[in-house]
Amino acid sequence: FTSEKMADVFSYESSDIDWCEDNYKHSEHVVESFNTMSSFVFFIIAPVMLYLLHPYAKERNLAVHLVWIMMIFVGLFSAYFHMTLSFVGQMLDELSILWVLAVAYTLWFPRRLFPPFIEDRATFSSLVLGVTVIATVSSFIKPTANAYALNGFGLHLLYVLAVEMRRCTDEKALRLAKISVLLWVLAISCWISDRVGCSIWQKLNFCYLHGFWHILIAVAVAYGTTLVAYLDAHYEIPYSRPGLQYWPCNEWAVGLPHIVLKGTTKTR
Ligand SMILES: CCCCCCCC/C=C\CCCCCCCC(=O)N[C@@H](CO)[C@H](O)/C=C/CCCCCCCCCCCCC
Ligand SMILES: [Ca+2]
Ligand SMILES: [Zn+2]
Repeated sequence: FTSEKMADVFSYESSDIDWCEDNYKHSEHVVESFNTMSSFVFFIIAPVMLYLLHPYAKERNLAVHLVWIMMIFVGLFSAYFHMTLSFVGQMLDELSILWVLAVAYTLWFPRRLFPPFIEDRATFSSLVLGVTVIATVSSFIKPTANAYALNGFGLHLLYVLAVEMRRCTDEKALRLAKISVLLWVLAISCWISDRVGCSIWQKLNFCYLHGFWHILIAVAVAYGTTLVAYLDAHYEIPYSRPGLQYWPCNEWAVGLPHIVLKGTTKTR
């Protein structure tokens, strides 16, 4: 009996969620092929970001790399989820996002905005860990609500960013923030539209919005992590004199943003 149940959660379409894209259009083994393929964008961006953030990570804390290493798993689980639409795929996809968010919070949440009863980052990290463990356990109670809860955490992140940017006068950082938020707005519009407007998209014969969300959110997170890392470098390692540049075209500020450290050594 239990082993039957075990097999169930792995089986194709055992998840309650089914995205707008037509199922089994190109293969009987892949439920949603465009959604599966577009999940691989995380594999392309993650190694580039690990490389671009390395000088900052080395100076600040190598744990920074956890974010983009875990994003590789987000991509992997996302591809598995859209390939099978299985319950296990859904949970792996959602829980991996939850844990990346948790790591991002512990690393980068601005000290200034810690709740009053918290004195240092270590205590703050335990608080985030506690909340994340509770969220992980609760995610099994009503799995259909998980994705919305995650977007709620995403909104809180945006709120924190807005509070941070209000006292920022650095033109380059402000520009980066505007582009990140714009990308996020585009991404979330695709996600919501795929969820609630599917009948319209089916009439238009265009059911690929969730796949576009994958691509847009991956780029938004690349911009967002660079911005947050840049602000964090100002507060936590000011002697490194952080600057922002774009690769491949710095003059026009086009491409992937990254941090350059103009003065690296602590002593001196
Ligand atoms: C202020 C920026 C700080 C940077 C830290 C960012 C940490 C982001 C962590 C994870 C985001 C990855 C989201 C990828 C999802 C791809 C998989 C997917 O499509 N899953 C869906 C099912 O297929 C699932 O329904 C998705 C649920 C929604 C997840 C919402 C995540 C919120 C992300 C917030 C990103 C902020 C970007 C900030 C730019 C200003
Ligand atoms: Ca579908
Ligand atoms: Zn997805």
